[in-house]
Amino acid sequence: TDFSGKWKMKSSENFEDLLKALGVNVFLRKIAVRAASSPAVEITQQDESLSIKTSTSVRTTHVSFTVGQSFNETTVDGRPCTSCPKWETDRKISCEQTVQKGDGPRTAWTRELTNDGVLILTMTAGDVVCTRVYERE
Ligand SMILES: C=C1C2=C(C[C@@]1(C)C/C=C/C(C)=C/C(=O)O)C(C)(C)CCC2
Repeated sequence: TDFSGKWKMKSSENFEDLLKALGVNVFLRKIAVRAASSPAVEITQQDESLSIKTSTSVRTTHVSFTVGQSFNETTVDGRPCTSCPKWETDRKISCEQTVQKGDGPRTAWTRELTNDGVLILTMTAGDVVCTRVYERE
């Protein structure tokens, strides 16, 4: 499975509920929802290593990791965490996160490449699941 490419978001659900579950205040939630409504995502993948750049007008995140190896990133609301990406299927990466300090709902993300070439990102905080669907540019 090759996630490489430039991706544009086609749909998003529960994104604000996800931020609310993480305790993000309404002011920052409104900024984040607007900024995250039109992200530019660029993924390069070499074998098991992925580099994902997610650009918005307010904040750009860049993560690089190798599936099977834990790495440091931040939760969607910006808290440092350790992430453990694993292949759930040969087309889906699941990643559990452990925040480095403090507590809060368990967070995780998954990225899946469907048979018709659509990228599905889910982000979880406790029992809230945000689902965002991307198509190649
Ligand atoms: C703009 C964002 C902002 C925040 C998070 C982020 C980065 C949300 C974007 C997420 C995306 C675009 C995810 C994806 O689609 O992969 C905060 C809550 C810290 C508040 C400030 C604005």
